[in-house]
Amino acid sequence: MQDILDEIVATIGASDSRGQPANYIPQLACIDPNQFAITVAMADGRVYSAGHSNQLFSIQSISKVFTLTIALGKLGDSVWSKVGREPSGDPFNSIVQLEHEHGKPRNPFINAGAIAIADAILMGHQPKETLAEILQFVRFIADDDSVSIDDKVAQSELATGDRNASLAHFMASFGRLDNPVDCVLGTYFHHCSIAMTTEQLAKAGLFLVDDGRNPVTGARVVSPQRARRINSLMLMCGHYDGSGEFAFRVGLPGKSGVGGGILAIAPGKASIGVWSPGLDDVGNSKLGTEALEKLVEHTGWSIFG
Ligand SMILES: NC(=O)CC[C@H](N)C(=O)O
Repeated sequence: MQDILDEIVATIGASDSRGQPANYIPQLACIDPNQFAITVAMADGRVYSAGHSNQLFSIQSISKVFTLTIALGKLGDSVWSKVGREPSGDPFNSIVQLEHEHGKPRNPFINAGAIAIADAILMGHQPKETLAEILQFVRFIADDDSVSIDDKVAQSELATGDRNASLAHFMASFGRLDNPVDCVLGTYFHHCSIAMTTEQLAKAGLFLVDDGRNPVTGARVVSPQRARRINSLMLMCGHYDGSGEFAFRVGLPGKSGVGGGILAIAPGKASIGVWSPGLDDVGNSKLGTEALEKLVEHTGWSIFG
């Protein structure tokens, strides 16, 4: 495995066609695009990394896997009265479907859906309390107490978050939010601003590798049925309007973020964190996707055989 990762770093990680870092969040726009990291956390506890795997990056929408997991824990199946579970086929920050579908987002991973999930887990609490709970959960699943929120990124999103504010107000106009829009957005922007390394991220995904239980720590996080369902949502919706392309090329449940990270799950085998800040046209890590494609080619880990 180490040889495979070293080769991926030497070839894909050195590519000069890297895509562009997200430019609508100023704090992300200034990240050096020449960085690349990959970590494979195996179900048996072995961890392999290559590249800048100790560099913290903004996990952005990857955090939506964690907030969905928390929401399912708190609300159970009534989460599905708040968000759907169909691919949107639209960009992550699109507003068009919301009007036709009466303010109910297609799935929990597009921005509107994740804002609805942030509202669901707030349950009348202050954003600070809910964020502490989210952070505690991520630290628990990653088995790492150092995971934190990058406040500069959160402030940068807040300052330029007109589109997300529009989505939230639009949903509120349909009576779909239970908490004040400002509290919901504050929670959303901050959980998107959690900073992690690929190693922390890969470890955090381990519970989705082994039927909802972290195979290394032995901690049960969710039931096997719930883990399967989260993986299915990642496969169908984790890369927005690039989800079909990702399934076609990589064949694993995956969740991307505009910080350039991707968490991918090879059920029964490994959790993979990859990061390269340059994005493709739909906002998914360009080299991250290429690296996963290569990894799956070498390992045969595609869920489609
Ligand atoms: N795709 C993403 O990672 C988007 C998340 C980002 N925080 C936003 O709201 O735009």
